[in-house]
Amino acid sequence: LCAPPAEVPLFYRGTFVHSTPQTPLLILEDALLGVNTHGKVFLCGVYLNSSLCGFLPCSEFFMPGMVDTHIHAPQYSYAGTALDLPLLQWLNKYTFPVEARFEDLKFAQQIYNQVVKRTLRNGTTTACYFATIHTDASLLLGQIANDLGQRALVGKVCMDRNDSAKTYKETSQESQEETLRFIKELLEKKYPRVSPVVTPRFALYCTEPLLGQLGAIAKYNNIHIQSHIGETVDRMNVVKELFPDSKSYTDVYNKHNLLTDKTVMAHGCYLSDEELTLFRQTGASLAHCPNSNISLCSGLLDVRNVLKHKVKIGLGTDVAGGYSASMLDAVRRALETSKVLTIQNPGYKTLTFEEVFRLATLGGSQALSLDKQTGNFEVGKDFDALRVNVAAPGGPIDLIKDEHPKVGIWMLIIQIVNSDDRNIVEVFVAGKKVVPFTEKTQE
Ligand SMILES: O=c1[nH]c(=O)c2nc[nH]c2[nH]1
Ligand SMILES: [Zn+2]
Repeated sequence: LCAPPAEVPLFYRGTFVHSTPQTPLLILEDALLGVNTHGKVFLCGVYLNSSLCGFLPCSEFFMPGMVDTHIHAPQYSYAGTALDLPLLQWLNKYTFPVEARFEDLKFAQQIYNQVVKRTLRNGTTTACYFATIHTDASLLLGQIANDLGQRALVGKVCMDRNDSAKTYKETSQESQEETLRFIKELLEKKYPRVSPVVTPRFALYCTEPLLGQLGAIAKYNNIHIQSHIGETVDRMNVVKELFPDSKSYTDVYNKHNLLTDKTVMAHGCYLSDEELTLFRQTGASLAHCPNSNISLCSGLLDVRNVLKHKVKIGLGTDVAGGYSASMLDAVRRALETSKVLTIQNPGYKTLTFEEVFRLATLGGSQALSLDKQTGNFEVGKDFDALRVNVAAPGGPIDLIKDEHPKVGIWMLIIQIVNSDDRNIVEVFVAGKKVVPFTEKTQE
């Protein structure tokens, strides 16, 4: 349904901003970027001589598409509800009753179409989705992401232990068999950029035998794993009670082969240094979801400490724990969380805008082990990109002209923190323009 790949290589000229492992924000002014017929970057950063070629600095630039490392697609239907309850009560009151409705494929179709479109419009070129326990609806989410052109990891949720919801749980056998069916059927579709992810909801909602089976399935099929960890103090304590033989929450997952270099765990606010070391050793990563952590009053993740431990980390919206499906919101909340930590401890080294920009792009791709494909404009990667117009008509920003060219470009890029979907004028995934939607995808 998306536009076909270009039949000839395409060249884009303008300002490009992206991150590398060495530099959180590289600005390439008046550069040229070439995209081959397979949608891959084959040239980037060849400077033109501006004075000869008449390059006119303008209000636009290209940045890499953003990577949402943790989002619950069905929960988009009740975003905003997580503001007045703590996590467990919120799950019981809203999450389980609504997720149960996704057995109905018509309802699933409507919500999944909306969430994929909304996130694409907001610049999420890659999303790591939790779906629900329903296999067919989860397959539908994969199909919709593929049809609309989003790169996605999709997980059928597994939970064989949930006493608080009689109608929203599965037996261990169902969970295991349906996970296998989900993986098989999704892989058979051969979608180029949509893959399955093994998804135990989190340790408290899964029995140990199921955790073990899911670890084995992920290992055998060499696929991704996602779950939640260390989200609230309460849950840290319950996990200790339920798994007395495990040294830590992280150890519970590790024991069941659920910590690999293809694992992404949401939150991690309350992990010890020892647990972070285990993350580094296994190659597992964290999804920092600041909107959710603040909305549910769960905690404040010390990202600086995570980075110090060399654990891979990206940003997540965690809709609907987080009320916004926009990764630009996640950027703002990550900055704010870091500033709150500095207010509490003036010696704390606040995250810079540049570092958070990297978390939203390259960091996310590393956290999902997709950094060979996406995350920046390195030659050989797919062209996953946003064309940003800071002064988009009708948008939220009035651009102040500055005579000093260096300050000028800096002022432009930093406006990312003030931007919204009106400023994201085009979105590309693997070289294909996926936003604005075409007549077909508009339906
Ligand atoms: O933020 C969260 N959202 C969820 O849906 C969930 N399920 C388990 N733990 C969770 N945390
Ligand atoms: Zn979550």
